[in-house]
Amino acid sequence: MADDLPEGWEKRMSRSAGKEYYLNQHTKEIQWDRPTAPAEKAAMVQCSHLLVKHRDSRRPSSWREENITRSKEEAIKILKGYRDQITSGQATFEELASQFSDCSSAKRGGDLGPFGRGQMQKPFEDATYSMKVGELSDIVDTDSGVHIILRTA
Ligand SMILES: O=C(N[C@H](Cc1nc2ccccc2[nH]1)C(=O)O)c1cc2ccccc2s1
Repeated sequence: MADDLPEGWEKRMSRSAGKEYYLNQHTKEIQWDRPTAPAEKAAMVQCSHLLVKHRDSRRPSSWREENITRSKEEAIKILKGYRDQITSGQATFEELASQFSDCSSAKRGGDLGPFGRGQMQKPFEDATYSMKVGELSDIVDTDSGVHIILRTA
């Protein structure tokens, strides 16, 4: 049918503007102009992270600690301390992630390698895609625990 959109696009209606717009289903980006080509796929990103788990984490156990009982509030306080050490230059992200991250990626200085959309938990993915390369995130909350993220590519 002539109304067909190229692959990967979805037509939406903007109530505030009262007109149609188009959503790229891969990158979640939107545009007013009707697309004439298939939607570009999400770019890959790369980051390192430092995860501090707590007793309400999906899996309250890690290579560091078999049974993690700290509260989420305590985990946030600990993570803020690490973030302050990094921003003040007292320690590097890699040093602290290697020693203290409750993720098995600690062995790689927190590096998770390249990933695309749909691979990591949504709050983590959205935070990483919203950052510039070299940027250090604030505290990001997922079912695994609380994280700080360093975008590396
Ligand atoms: O999910 C992982 N590890 C979990 C903790 C965790 N939960 C996460 C949620 C989002 C991003 C990274 C995360 N790491 C665990 O060890 O309990 C991953 C470990 C590694 C190691 C190397 C590369 C990717 C990954 S993803």
